Amino acid sequence: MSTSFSIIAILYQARWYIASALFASYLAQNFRVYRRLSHVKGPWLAQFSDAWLLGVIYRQRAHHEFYSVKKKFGNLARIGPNTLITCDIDQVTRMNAPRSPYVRSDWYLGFRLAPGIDNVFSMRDEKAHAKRRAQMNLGYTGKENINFEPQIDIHVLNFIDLIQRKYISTYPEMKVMDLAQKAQYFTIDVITDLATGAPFGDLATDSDQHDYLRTTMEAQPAFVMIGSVPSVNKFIQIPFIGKRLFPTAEDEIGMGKMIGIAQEKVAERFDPMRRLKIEKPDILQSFINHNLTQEETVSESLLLILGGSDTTASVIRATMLCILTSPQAYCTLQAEIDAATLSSPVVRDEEARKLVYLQAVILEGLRMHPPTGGLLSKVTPPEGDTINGVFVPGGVNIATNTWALMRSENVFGPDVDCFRPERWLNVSEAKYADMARVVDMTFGSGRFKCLGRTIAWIELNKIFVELLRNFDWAVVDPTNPWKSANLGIIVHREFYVRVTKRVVQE
Ligand code: HEM
Repeated sequence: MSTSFSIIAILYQARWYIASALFASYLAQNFRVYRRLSHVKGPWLAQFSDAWLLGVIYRQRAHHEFYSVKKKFGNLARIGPNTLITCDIDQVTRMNAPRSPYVRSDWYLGFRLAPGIDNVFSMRDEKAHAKRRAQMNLGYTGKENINFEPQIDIHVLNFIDLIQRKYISTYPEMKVMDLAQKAQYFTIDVITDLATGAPFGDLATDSDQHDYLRTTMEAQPAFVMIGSVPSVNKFIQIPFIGKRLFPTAEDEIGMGKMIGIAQEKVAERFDPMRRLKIEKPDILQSFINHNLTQEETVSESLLLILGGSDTTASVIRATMLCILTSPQAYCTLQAEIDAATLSSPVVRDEEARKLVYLQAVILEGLRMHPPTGGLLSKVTPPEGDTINGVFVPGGVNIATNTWALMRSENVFGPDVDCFRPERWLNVSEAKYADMARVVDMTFGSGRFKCLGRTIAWIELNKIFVELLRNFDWAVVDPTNPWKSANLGIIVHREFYVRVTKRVVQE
């Protein structure tokens, strides 16, 4: 018998010992991981395995389940062998603060839009991230003489026009409109316009151009699951493998089509002949002027589209649902809009900022329904940290429980689960500022704060005014108003409404 055969025979005879040894080492390893954080309580299965977290993500209701975890286990709880979740305002502020020793976790890797290529949201190296943010901050905030308003106004008007053309119900004729879909048509048109200067035109055509929304929605659940398992995530980032899984510019529809458009629009800017013709400052040009390479500019313009459409659409839908199901808020807001002297056909951002009740409605909408439902986890520094009086060793993922954070009773009062814009009225300046600071954390905070916040606020300031000054609204089935799913961002579909033309009483 040859040597190799005899080794195989020995291994075969010892197979049960080997299997037992491997299993014992697996248990010992898990026990070690379990022990490290055994002093932090959480759901039983989460102490030993990521299966609990994967189950939560799979059910697409993570924000509700994390809120239940907070109610049961307190502000700091364990949701995975190496993952804790917090809704402590000071802890979240501290993790995200400039010069904090916390870094972004592997979770952010899932936001690479092409294998191996980072964007500002997926970057985990803090030096590189800070540099990229600095290169893009002026473009995003409009501080380089970029005026977002006229571009956004065009799409607000397209939205109004679409409703007037196709969706005004007059009894007995009912023309049901899916507000979930139209809100996203609006935000995608705004953001593709800002990102590439070539709006998709979803509102004008009343259709999902390039099947972008359908295909990204279909792909998102798988990406969210993969993003939550760092080892799988790292595997698909290997270019050879990722190339077969990620969309590419050659695709005719969906994200791939978007990549193609972004590449083309960015290439035009890098073409020395065409470069001279860019007269109007815009975000893309600002990125380029701050030395982003062609590949980086494509990557960032895609992130702009991905980060800027679902989020704002989610807030528009949720706030509209809150308004339509709260008669007092609906009437008070419409009365405030009617009584104010506002520009026409689209309210100006600075005018909307002065509408006290509108601001209360938007802040309350963001509070009730923060759109980001993902972990946003940061990693404790190597020396560990003490959180809420509990020592947490280094290298542990600390996720943010945004839904619970927005329901902090010590900040907002005992009725946190209720949409009540009045909580923002007749309070001291200090109280208002305190509540507003926490709601602003829906946009993240510190060195990771959302770069698109200015743009989102302009959209929000305009859209509710124009939807309520031009139309009256009713939810078609208030007992089952929409279907919602947490896909990292909380998305909705089938939000059917009945829209009628407004008859304003003088
Ligand atoms: C209401 C709407 C929005 C909300 C609630 C929101 C929320 C957030 C949150 C929570 C983060 C991550 C913070 C973290 O990593 O800890 C973020 C990052 C980001 N958002 Fe938004 N966002 C919104 C709209 C937008 C829009 C409209 C754009 C683009 C125009 C945008 C672009 C970005 C970018 C580029 C980042 C990455 C910033 C960085 O990593 O430094 N967002 N956003």
